[in-house]
Amino acid sequence: MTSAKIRVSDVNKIFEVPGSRRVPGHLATAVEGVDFDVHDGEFVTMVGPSGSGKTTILDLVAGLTTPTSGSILVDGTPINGPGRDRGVVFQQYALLPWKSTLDNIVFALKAAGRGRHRAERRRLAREYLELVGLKDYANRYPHQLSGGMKQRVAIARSLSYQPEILLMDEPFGALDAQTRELLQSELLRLWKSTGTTVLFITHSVEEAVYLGQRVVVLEARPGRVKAVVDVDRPEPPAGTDPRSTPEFITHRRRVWELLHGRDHLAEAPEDPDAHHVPATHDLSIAGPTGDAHRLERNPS
Ligand SMILES: Nc1ncnc2c1ncn2[C@@H]1O[C@H](COP(=O)(O)OP(=O)(O)OP(=O)(O)O)[C@@H](O)[C@H]1O
Repeated sequence: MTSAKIRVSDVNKIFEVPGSRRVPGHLATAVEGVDFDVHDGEFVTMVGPSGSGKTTILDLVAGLTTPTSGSILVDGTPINGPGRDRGVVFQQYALLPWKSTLDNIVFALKAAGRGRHRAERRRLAREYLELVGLKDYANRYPHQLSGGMKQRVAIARSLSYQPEILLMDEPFGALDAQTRELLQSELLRLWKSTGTTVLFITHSVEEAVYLGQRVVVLEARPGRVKAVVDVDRPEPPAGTDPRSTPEFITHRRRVWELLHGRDHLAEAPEDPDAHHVPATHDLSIAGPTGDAHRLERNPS
């Protein structure tokens, strides 16, 4: 039986926006009445237009900020600030530039109280680097690594805390298409082998559907959960592109329609002209990186 590892219930977050001499300050509701669960060991992705509160929600679950009202429970207990049970991976890698790849991980292991002595921490750090395919880069410094490599180090560092939950805020957003696809499948492999519960934020519909077992779709102003889409897709035959299966295309289209406010077209087929989505439309959302789905601020 699955249980809620993370339970977000009726969460509101209102920020105070300070004024200036000319403009009075005001309150800004970032998210309103947000409800969703992430089950133990589940991989949940979250998409939404810019400003819909994705990062706010992730920060709340990480304990970096507190909700104005509502509750966030981890294993049934209200969270009380950040904790080692929750590792966070941001889009920017936040590695220590003066430490080698290996020492960045050693540093994290020490902070987590893992390893009895330096030699053991170095051995563990090498294991984590091997896990993310970087064992030959142990002595490089962050500025000597590509963006994808830096993000692998950041993921290895987060995993070295052995968190039960991994919170990822657009971790692959700055990477090129090929590296992004590679890291997506590596992340799935790591997730399957560690059993970690993952909440992953992205702008990309493609990425959300590829990675998530469920996709939480947000709407903006204020940010609310519009729908939660189950992504039940069979394993494709070996050698087949998992993004080209009919199931994948159906889920991607459903999430795209929800994001673009066309979900009512799919659900209200009375008007045949209104719900017709041309085939070219599907092709336009089929880019491998999902960049085509990136939503602009203030979409009209
Ligand atoms: N510290 C803050 N003070 C005031 N307003 C904030 C603050 N942080 C976020 N907001 C507002 O809350 C709303 C949600 O912001 P958030 O960054 O969570 O959205 P997002 O979906 O992650 O956006 P993006 O996709 O552009 O990163 C926005 O309107 C933003 O301006």
